[in-house]
Amino acid sequence: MELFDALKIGEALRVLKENLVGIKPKGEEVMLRDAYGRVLSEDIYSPEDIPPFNRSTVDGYAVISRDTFGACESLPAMLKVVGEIKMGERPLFSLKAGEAARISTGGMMPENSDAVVMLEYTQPLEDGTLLVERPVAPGENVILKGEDVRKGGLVLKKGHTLRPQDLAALAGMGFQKVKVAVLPKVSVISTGDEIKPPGEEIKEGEIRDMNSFSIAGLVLKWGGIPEIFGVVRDDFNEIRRSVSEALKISDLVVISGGSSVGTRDLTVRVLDSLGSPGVLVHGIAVKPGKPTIIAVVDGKPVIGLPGHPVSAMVIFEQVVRPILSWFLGRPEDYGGLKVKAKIARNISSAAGREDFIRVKLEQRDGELWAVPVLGKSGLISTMVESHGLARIAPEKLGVKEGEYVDVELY
Ligand SMILES: Nc1nc2c(c(=O)[nH]1)N[C@H]1C(S)=C(S)[C@@H](COP(=O)(O)OP(=O)(O)OC[C@H]3O[C@@H](n4cnc5c(N)ncnc54)[C@H](O)[C@@H]3O)O[C@H]1N2
Ligand code: MOO
Repeated sequence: MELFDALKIGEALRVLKENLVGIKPKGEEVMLRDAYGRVLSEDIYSPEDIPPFNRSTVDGYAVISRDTFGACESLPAMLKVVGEIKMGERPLFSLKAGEAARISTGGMMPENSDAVVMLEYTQPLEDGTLLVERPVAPGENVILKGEDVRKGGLVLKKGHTLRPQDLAALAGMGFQKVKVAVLPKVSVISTGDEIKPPGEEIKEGEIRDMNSFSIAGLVLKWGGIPEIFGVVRDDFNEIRRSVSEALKISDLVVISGGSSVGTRDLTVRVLDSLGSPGVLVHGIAVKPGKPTIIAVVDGKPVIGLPGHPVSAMVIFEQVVRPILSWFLGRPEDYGGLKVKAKIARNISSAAGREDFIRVKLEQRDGELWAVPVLGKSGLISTMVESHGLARIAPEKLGVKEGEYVDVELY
């Protein structure tokens, strides 16, 4: 397999999919309080109307709107107060023409009433008469039964990632539990003789393991459970042992470093030795991140990320995140918020290659600009300083200053 026959990202993912016997999201029930960020594995239809009754949105008097038409401060409408509505209870009376009832915000509207006059525009007299100094239109200051959510209506779709407002809607509909996709387990392995875990002394020529932490963070961010294996030396047998161990306990293995064509780059040989089909793709047409490995071992995906810390993160988002989406049953292109911004300088790119440029967003004269944060893919500081990645499509030879680019925010 030649590193130079690089496939596009989409093609590489298709090859992987063809070699996996259908990743099917598995479902489990979780309590609503634990469901934030989880992906629904069922459509949610509302079993009831929300609210289940017409309710007031203000403190005031429930009225029949027609009775207030033409009312003003100098000529108020005169109504008769016939009662007070208790919170959390159905009113035991209905309104007749010329009548009003005291109501609080959230109270249930009495039958026949269709609007609420705010307290500020009323004057109750000692004898039970209410002076109304402003008219109200039908429906004013009222939320109608089912206005928020209709009984039987589709509220949330299978594959949707639950946000706080979705949890609130589920609670409002009376759900205590919800069916979501089981979180895939992802083993994270770093390789390299020169790599040491943080906390250990380093001598000349050594650097600290960064990728285990960026990758584990990305796994959590995009809906998996990371299992950090730590650093493995550049030794065929040691890498092989770690990958075999990782395959036993996880759905997906992500290994960084040793993906290129150097003599020390053992990952490809290890993956091919573990069983068929082994390595399917070695090299994709993307910068940074060309020396990516995509393999299937024991029916599970194993992804070899390039060692450079920026490349590892970029390839995670482009290759591993869609795989997590397959496991979770959410759209394959699920990702960060995308905005359009003008690129702040010319950037060249090779035809046939997809480029991702780290950018900082800046507001200039009311327009959004993407300022490239330049630097080699070994510099983690460029990721720390930037807000997102601007994409240059494979068919382009670059972008000119002032041209619009799509930026996906971290
Ligand atoms: N002759 C060629 N050399 C290289 C090519 C090439 O096409 N031909 N590609 C370059 C590109 S692009 C990249 S990216 C790297 C990818 O190399 P590997 O995946 O084999 O990774 P390593 O050589 O193991 O490491 C690269 C670099 O990253 C550092 N590293 C590795 N792991 C970690 C970690 N866990 N935390 C922090 N830093 C890490 C490592 O020390 C190296 O500096 O290959 C180029 N070479
Ligand atoms: O493509 Mo390498 O991944 O540039 O740094």
